[in-house]
Amino acid sequence: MSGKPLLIQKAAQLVTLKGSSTAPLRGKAMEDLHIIEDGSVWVEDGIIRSVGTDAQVREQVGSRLEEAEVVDAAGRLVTPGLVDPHTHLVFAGSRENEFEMRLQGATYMEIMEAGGGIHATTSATRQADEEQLYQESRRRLDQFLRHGVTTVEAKSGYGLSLEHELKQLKVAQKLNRDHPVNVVSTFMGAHAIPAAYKERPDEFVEQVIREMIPEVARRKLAEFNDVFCERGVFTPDQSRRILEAGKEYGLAPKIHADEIEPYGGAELAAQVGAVSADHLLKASDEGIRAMAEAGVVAVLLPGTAFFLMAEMADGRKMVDAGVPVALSTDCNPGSSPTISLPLIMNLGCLKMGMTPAEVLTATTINAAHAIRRGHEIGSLEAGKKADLVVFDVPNYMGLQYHYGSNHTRTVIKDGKVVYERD
Ligand SMILES: N=CN[C@@H](CCC(=O)O)C(=O)O
Ligand SMILES: [Zn+2]
Repeated sequence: MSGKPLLIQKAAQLVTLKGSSTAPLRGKAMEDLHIIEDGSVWVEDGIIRSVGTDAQVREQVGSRLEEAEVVDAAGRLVTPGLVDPHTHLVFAGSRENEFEMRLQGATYMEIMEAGGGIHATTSATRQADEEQLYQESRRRLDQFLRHGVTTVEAKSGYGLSLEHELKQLKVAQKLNRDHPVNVVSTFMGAHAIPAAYKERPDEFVEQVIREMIPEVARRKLAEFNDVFCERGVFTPDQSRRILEAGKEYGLAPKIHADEIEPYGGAELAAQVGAVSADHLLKASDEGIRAMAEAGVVAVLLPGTAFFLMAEMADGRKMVDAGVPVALSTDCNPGSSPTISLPLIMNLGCLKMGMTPAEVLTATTINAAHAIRRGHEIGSLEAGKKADLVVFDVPNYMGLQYHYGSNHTRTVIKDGKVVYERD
């Protein structure tokens, strides 16, 4: 890549999160944003070359400034591009009807057990061809970008057969190639037991292990392997087998854990060395301790608890227990139909007791570590990808204080301005 260098200048606050590339931040360190006031970033070939005060960076680049494109942050907040580490981006259709049913008293699991929920989206996704899936998902990705997100993780799991899981993963791969937002793929064939296997779930587990995982790995269509470990879906024992099988094929484990009831998911995450355990509304104290010890990132999804009208995961407790915490939309058509990571941050503060600094760490560097990208994104340091956002607020607290708004003004991806609000 070549082209003009880029200078982002005059940030009232430049949130660098310096020094966090090798491991996610925990405890008190989650509040240390390493802010530079009156900050600038110098970018060449899509990579950050220099970070400092306006005066420092200008002095370093000298006359090269004349050839540069300039983004004037003019007294605004500049942060690393936001990272969403848990989405179900690629799916067809929507489930407004279930939302109405839940408001009338039906539960998420009742709807799923009656053939709706994940099964409904699986039918719609199986019926959709690649082009339709691509277009529907691309529109969502555009929205992510407009909210300051420069990387998303995307799970399969609405195919539930080799053919349709591959279709979803191919769409995610194509989006990653075509769209400015990077898409990191996770295989989630174990998202639900398909209706046809209801009475013989172990046969489906074998299919995931023997057919799907090897083929997904052979085609290099995913980096992670995820399981919905929950009563009525996959047991801890089945989940362990699936995650261990993935490891043999180079797919790093992730897990949907302890969402509806305590089920040993957090403990299992620690035992299998999962990169992240996600949801955790009902995680046990023992499980939280085990995750802290094993360094498993807790990916918390306050939008899901909000939308399911459930009690939030205890983000405050997890941060204080030394678990590295990340936040995510969980964007999906059933339990969290939102693309707004800024809203998720608001909920992290207002409903999980996290501070404005912690939620920013949780959606940048810790989110990057939750998808094994901490070495290249999530903080503003020389050598990292130039993924940045200019927000229309003067300081990091403003993002949470003026809640419910999208403050994104300019998004820079790989050193290029890819979105600018009119
Ligand atoms: N809990 C399991 N999977 C998704 C929801 C999927 C759906 O309802 O379509 C989640 O993470 O919330
Ligand atoms: Zn999910």
